[in-house]
Amino acid sequence: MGEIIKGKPVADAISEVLTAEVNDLKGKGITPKLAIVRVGAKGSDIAYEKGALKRCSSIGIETEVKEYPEDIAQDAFIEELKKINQDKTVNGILIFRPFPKQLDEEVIKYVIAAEKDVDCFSPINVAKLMEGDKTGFAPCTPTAVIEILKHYNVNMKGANAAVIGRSMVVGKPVSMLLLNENATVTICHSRTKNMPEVTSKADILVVGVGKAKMVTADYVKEGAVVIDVGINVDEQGNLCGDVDTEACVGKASMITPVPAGVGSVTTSILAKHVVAACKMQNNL
Ligand SMILES: NC(=O)C1=CN([C@@H]2O[C@H](COP(=O)(O)OP(=O)(O)OC[C@H]3O[C@@H](n4cnc5c(N)ncnc54)[C@H](OP(=O)(O)O)[C@@H]3O)[C@@H](O)[C@H]2O)C=CC1
Ligand SMILES: Nc1nc(=O)c2c([nH]1)NC[C@@H]1CN(c3ccc(C(=O)N[C@@H](CCC(=O)O)C(=O)O)cc3)C=[N+]21
Repeated sequence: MGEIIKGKPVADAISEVLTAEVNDLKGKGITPKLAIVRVGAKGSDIAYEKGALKRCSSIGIETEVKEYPEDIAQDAFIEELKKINQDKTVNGILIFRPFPKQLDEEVIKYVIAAEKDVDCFSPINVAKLMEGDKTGFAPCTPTAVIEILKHYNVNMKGANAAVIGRSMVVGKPVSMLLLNENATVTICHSRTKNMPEVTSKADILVVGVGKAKMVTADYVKEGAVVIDVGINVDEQGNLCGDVDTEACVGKASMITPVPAGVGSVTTSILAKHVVAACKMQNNL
């Protein structure tokens, strides 16, 4: 029987270090601050926002939510974003995506200041991720996956890793981070043939597809480590992942649950990035 590996111990360990760091900064008269930029009021944005606000406040990071109407014009939105870029009290900016259709992500991603871009929206940070340049910010959720693997002492070097999903939020960046850790990475997506055959060769399986309980035991190698990034709502209205946890826990050696898995670590990585941005901006 595999072990259910929870996110909370990982999140708590990160938070403890950050709380001490923020106290130090406050002693120097510096308080890190995160600005959250939300257009409209989508349920999944609000869920992330609530978790982020709670996490930041417990660590001592200041927050400000910038909420804009669902129908804000692109020019007006860009003006607002430029103001936040210039606001010296703000160290980190998180912008919820995807946007409503009148806002063009391909234009706006060039506006956010790279040094405040704590969730890898700017092409500068995307490039740094590709290059393995650690001065940039990788996106929070993929970074949370790596932190969980490290926390539970999972060997990535030389391991066969399979990732299901290739979005810029989860699949592609987590694949790059696994590669940076010297794993041999296979990326699966909607056109992949015989997916269970591919994924059942992996020592580490990371799943971010957005399809409730899609991954069943036949996708999983005996003894593999399974990281479930999905956040879905099932027929009963409960949160569930992209992996059928009950069906896979017998075959995996370790498996993350949903809720209380990757999602709970994401917010502490966000906080970590805000503190790092604050230190860099203060030349510390
Ligand atoms: N824990 C957290 O903090 C976070 C969790 N999430 C969750 O992660 C999941 C993925 O999110 P995101 O990446 O944004 O989703 P997207 O919808 O942007 O991407 C889904 C990816 O999965 C692939 N895919 C879809 N269906 C299949 C299928 N049947 N077989 C194989 N591949 C498939 C798609 O392939 P193709 O490219 O070919 O279309 C695509 O690459 C969601 O459940 C989301 O809620 C997201 C962000 C944060
Ligand atoms: N730029 C950007 N980056 C994102 O990562 C991003 C985004 N935009 N837009 C919205 C989606 C959705 N998303 C969620 C994250 C956590 C919970 C969540 O429920 N978190 C709980 C824990 C859930 C659990 O325990 O697994 C919490 O933080 O307390 C929900 C949704 C991130 N997203």
